[in-house]
Amino acid sequence: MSILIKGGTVVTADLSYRADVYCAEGKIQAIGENLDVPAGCEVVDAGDLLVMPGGIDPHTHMQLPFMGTVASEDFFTGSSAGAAGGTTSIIDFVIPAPQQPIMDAYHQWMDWAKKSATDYSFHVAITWWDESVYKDMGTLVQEHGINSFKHFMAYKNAIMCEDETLVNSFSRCLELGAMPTVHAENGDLVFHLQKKILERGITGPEGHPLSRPTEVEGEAANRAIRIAQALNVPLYCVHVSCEESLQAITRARNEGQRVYGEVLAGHLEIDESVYQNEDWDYAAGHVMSPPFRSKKHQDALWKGLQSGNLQTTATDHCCFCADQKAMGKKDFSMIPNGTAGIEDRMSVLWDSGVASGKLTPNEFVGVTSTNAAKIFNIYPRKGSISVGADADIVLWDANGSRTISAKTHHQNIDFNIFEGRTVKGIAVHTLSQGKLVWTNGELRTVRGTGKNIKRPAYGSTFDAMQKHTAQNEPKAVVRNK
Ligand SMILES: NC(=O)NCCC(=O)O
Ligand SMILES: [Zn+2]
Ligand SMILES: [Zn+2]
Repeated sequence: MSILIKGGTVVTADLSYRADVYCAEGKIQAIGENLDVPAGCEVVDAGDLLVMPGGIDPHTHMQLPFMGTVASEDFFTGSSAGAAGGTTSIIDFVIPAPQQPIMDAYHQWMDWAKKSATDYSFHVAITWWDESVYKDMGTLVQEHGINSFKHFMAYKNAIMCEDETLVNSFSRCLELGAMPTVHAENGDLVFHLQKKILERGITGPEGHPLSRPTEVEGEAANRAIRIAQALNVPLYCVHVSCEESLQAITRARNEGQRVYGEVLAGHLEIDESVYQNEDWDYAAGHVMSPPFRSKKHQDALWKGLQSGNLQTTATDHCCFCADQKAMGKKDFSMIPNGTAGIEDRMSVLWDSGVASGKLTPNEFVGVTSTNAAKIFNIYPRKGSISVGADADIVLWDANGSRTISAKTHHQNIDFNIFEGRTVKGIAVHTLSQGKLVWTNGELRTVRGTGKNIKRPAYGSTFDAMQKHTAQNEPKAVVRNK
């Protein structure tokens, strides 16, 4: 099975140029003009289209058991919806219940992910601590290709990490050459504010953002960053939603610390007014953590992406339908937290980012695939158009448009936070492992064809940090008496 992508403009994070791309055996085999291809090779006309690396969504939660229910999107439906929007890889999360052996949780998630139609990988959450967790982190890195661990600083009495666990786990990450990541919100503060707001008689979804103001996020982001600094380990902050945490990241980066930030398409594009809507289902449909913020924060996030202080974009795709959201009808703190977006991230970011001139097409590739591939050490296998790379490619029509709606989307959820928005920039064809999985509006994904992507430890960040540490090793003072 081979495919020639003919006549397009290749767009990578560095360059744009006219070339044909020949794919066979799941890989890019040749790039250039007048390529020699075997007879019978399928030809896809890419005239007027951009040929870009398929999107990598580094933050999804397919079929996550969470807050008393299970996310409605599974690995097959979710990866298929991603393909329809030009995303060809996800990094999802293994989230062990407190005291659950980490390896049991890992095998459970791996089994669920077998049905994925496109490639996938996992961050593993550290939700509790003992010697077995220390050991299992080693097994995951050395035997299973896991190179990142997630720490929830929120969700008290469930999966929240205390500072002691952060310190233990970040130190272990350093030993293993793995990237620690954080969901930065002060869970004790959220818990306290939820109680206060409920006591005031505010029980609807408008209580959700009131219980999670930006200080809650800024404090936690700064704390995690300073812990990482003291331990000399890099840090990746997921779903940065406000100026305070962006400032903490920016400050640290200006001081030479290796801190990375991810922003969600939803946080860039949706504002907090959604929680004031009189329709309960509509307001609850937007309940996710951290919540959507004001325009001031949205503007700051766009600038963070433009300046490079935020490097990646994601969705935190975590689907709950109206009947699931209704679990919190009497108490906003019981509304399952999560919103969808895997199908729309690329189009929304093109429309708001590239079509408006905030990002160049090359920067768009950086923030939708290449930077995530580099940070999580799967570059250039993923996130690049280069010979030898996986043939995960999107053929993009910069001028095509579509109107987003839950009635027509492929995501397994009855709600869309971008409902009614017409976006410019659409995926016309998506290739996963060199096969067309989305073509001219037809979804051709096949259950179970996605592969688990093993991610080696010790990305280049660690190399640089180790050299720096070795040169600045503290020494005991030699005294004569
Ligand atoms: N974000 C969210 O509201 N739900 C999924 C879990 C998480 O990432 O915090
Ligand atoms: Zn989170
Ligand atoms: Zn998440």
